[in-house]
Amino acid sequence: SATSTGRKQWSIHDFEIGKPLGKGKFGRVYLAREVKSKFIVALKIIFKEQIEKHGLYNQLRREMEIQFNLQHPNVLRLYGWFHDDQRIVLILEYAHGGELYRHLRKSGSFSEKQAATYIASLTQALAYCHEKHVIHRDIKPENLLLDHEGRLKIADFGWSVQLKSESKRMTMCGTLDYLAPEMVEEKAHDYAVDNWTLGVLCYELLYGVPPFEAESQKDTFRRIMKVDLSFPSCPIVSPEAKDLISRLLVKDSTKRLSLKEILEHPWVVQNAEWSQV
Ligand SMILES: CC(=O)N[C@H]1CCN(c2c(Cl)cnc3[nH]c(-c4cn(C)nc4C)nc23)C1
Repeated sequence: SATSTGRKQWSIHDFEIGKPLGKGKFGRVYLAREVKSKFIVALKIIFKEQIEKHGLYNQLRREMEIQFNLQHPNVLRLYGWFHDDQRIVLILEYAHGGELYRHLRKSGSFSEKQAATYIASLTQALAYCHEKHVIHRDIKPENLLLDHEGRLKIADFGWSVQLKSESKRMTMCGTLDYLAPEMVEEKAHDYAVDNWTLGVLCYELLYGVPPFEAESQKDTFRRIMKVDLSFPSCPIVSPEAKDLISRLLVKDSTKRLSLKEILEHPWVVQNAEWSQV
């Protein structure tokens, strides 16, 4: 039944539920098929008592509003949602290729062309998000999916924020390896955190491990705060790639390359498969 806004009112009966795909932050994600159109989607099923118990209702609402309004080829679509008395269900785009993370673990590290293509896609997606005043803040391989053509999709806006005014946001989030110095210090931060995480991701795509990995959390924090960056001699990585990484992993957030400068960087221009971006 269509609501007054003309948007279709979905219900669980419109879908055949398939295999579990994995766990998102608030609930489980299942492969599903819309009965009439046979369109394949991912359904993220979230239990209301989970959300209420952790007081995450506003965060979930924000995640849904943000993702519903973001429409970009490299951002996983939120097509709609519905709820019953126990559950909230998000109807998400299904990424056939699964998590970038698994492909990275399987191959160890990516070629410079592959890594540059992912970085270019992600940079364009982030530029789009920033235009809409959205900071993702949780860019890590686990939240990046691939579609059937191998095109990158940012998923899971669980920690993203919509900057209402230009005020800065103060909340802890994300795994440690990807935290920017200003987040480690829980200082006010802004869009530039996503630029830092692009540097961390680029390093991990090329070397297979994040740049500030350490035995303990404390040591990881210390390495981040010192920007203790070193490039292993293996695998061989071009000086241009190292140059880009070094211009992103800069402590002073105002000195990091901007998203536009990343897209114009020689390494990205020479290596990204722009057809894939
Ligand atoms: C952070 C997060 O939401 N992680 C995952 C859970 C499944 N989910 C998916 C979402 Cl939200 C969308 N599409 C997906 N495709 C897959 C997937 C495909 N293969 C072959 N293997 C997997 C896994 N997973 C998803 C996102």
